[in-house]
Amino acid sequence: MKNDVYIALGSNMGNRERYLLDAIKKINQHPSISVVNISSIYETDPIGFTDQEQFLNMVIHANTDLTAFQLLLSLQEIEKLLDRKREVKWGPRTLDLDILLYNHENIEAEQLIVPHPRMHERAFVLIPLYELNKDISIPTLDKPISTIIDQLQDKEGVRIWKQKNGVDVFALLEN
Ligand SMILES: Nc1ncnc2c1ncn2[C@@H]1O[C@H](COP(=O)(O)OP(=O)(O)OP(=O)(O)O)[C@@H](O)[C@H]1O
Ligand SMILES: Nc1nc2c(c(=O)[nH]1)N=C(CO)CN2
Repeated sequence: MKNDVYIALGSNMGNRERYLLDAIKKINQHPSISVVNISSIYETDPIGFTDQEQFLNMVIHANTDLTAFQLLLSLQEIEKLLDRKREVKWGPRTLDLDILLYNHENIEAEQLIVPHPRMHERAFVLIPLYELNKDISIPTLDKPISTIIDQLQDKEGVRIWKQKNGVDVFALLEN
């Protein structure tokens, strides 16, 4: 599968870990998407709309034969299957799936912007992304990811919650 993508996952309603793991399973079951690696799971203070429960956040690395737009539609289907309703902007959700990076492409369409336009200001995205790839370059940014993370105010709000065991990427997905 020829395209290299990073996807951010977040949940702050119901069984948060179950939603994240079910989402990864469903992503990997798609015939045109293959999950390559997953980060640890982090518990994070809510950003934006702050009067809501803590989030669990993580990032996955995948390969796909889908275009970025097809990938967005597939991820939205999975959000729907996992109880996602669109209500309050930046409010509570069972599952949020965002495309962070699609190869090194810059995409600016009405329904899809890649790199994700708010990723560079979100420690809950950059810290798990850095865990997966310390040398990753973000097309719209001229600084190394480590420098951007160092400068973020909200990084204390991101705490490791379940460390990835490092051996088997899919061990977390077995139950
Ligand atoms: N890179 C991207 N990944 C996912 N959705 C995107 C992206 N760029 C634009 N969108 C659009 O954003 C719309 C709103 O998404 P959503 O409701 O998940 O926003 P949000 O999660 O509340 O906010 P945020 O985008 O700040 O995380 C989607 O319908 C989608 O068309
Ligand atoms: N900590 C945290 N805060 C958020 C998150 C999220 O995933 N984690 N998602 C939001 C809407 O996309 C708004 N605020």
